[in-house]
Amino acid sequence: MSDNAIEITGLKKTYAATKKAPPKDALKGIDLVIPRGSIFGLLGPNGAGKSTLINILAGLVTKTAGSVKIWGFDQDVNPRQSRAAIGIMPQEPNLDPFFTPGGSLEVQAGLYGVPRSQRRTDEILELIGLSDKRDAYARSLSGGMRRRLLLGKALVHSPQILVLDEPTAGVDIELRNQLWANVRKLNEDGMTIILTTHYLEEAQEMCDEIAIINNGEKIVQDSTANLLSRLDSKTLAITPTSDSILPDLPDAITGSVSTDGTLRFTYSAKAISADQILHIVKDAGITIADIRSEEADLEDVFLALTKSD
Ligand SMILES: Nc1ncnc2c1ncn2[C@@H]1O[C@H](COP(=O)(O)OP(=O)(O)OP(=O)(O)O)[C@@H](O)[C@H]1O
Repeated sequence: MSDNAIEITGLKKTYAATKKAPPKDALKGIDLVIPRGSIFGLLGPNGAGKSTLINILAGLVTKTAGSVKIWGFDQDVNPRQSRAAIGIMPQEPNLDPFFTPGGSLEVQAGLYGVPRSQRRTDEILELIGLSDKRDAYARSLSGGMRRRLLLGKALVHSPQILVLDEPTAGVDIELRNQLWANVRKLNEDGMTIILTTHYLEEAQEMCDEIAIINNGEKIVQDSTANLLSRLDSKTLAITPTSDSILPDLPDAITGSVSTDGTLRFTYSAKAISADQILHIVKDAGITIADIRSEEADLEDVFLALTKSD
């Protein structure tokens, strides 16, 4: 038995040409392994192919080539088992306005063939904080409640893997925090989580491991910690006691002065030490009121890896 939640090999998707557009290679042969139990981030700029990949996992888009195994089940060989192992929270609320939250969850469970005795409607309503809205019409729910109901619908068949496609786009901070608390709890209970997000700070905070795709190709996959340590550029921010200009700097250091007078020195930790920078600053007669070090974040890594040549 493999230890992976998802194993994707040589995955390709070409959308057929239309009258207006030529054929589009949205995925150009992706290999991707997602370990069980992880919170995994799938990142990439707009149009990179993330939705195509997720829709293939969900069985909504037919792949052109390659193999997809979900919880060890090949999509083409065991379609029923592979579908049962995964729950998808889509980007767009696709709720029937005439169903109540309780009704939506029951119908969804029915679609997945969950026997009545094994349905967890009340437990799921409790988890998503909609117990008191069990019998309210979906059209009367707030945007935030609808999002939570989408999460609930993805959970009715107790999947081992939960996919969240841009779950926090346009969502307020309170709902975002609630959603992440739910997701962490599900992960602690053993569920593998895959998410796409445009908020890199969020990915940095939530994900153990990250893959970045660009133009239909995987450009990197690594633990979040390793990705962050790839960029060894650091910044030393110095607040001088009085207005100061930048001293002359060697090529290995880039300097800037911000409007509040802070001097910033960006450098490669391999090439130069913070101590050397402090010497340069002191030798220029600058006295230091405050000093702090700024590390590269996921945004820097993302930009460095996806910038077009
Ligand atoms: N049904 C379709 N027919 C033709 N081309 C498509 C179709 N769906 C997506 N594409 C194209 O395939 C490429 C990948 O799109 P996809 O939606 O998978 O990207 P994405 O990474 O999810 O982007 P976003 O973050 O904007 O949602 C894009 O160039 C897109 O225009």
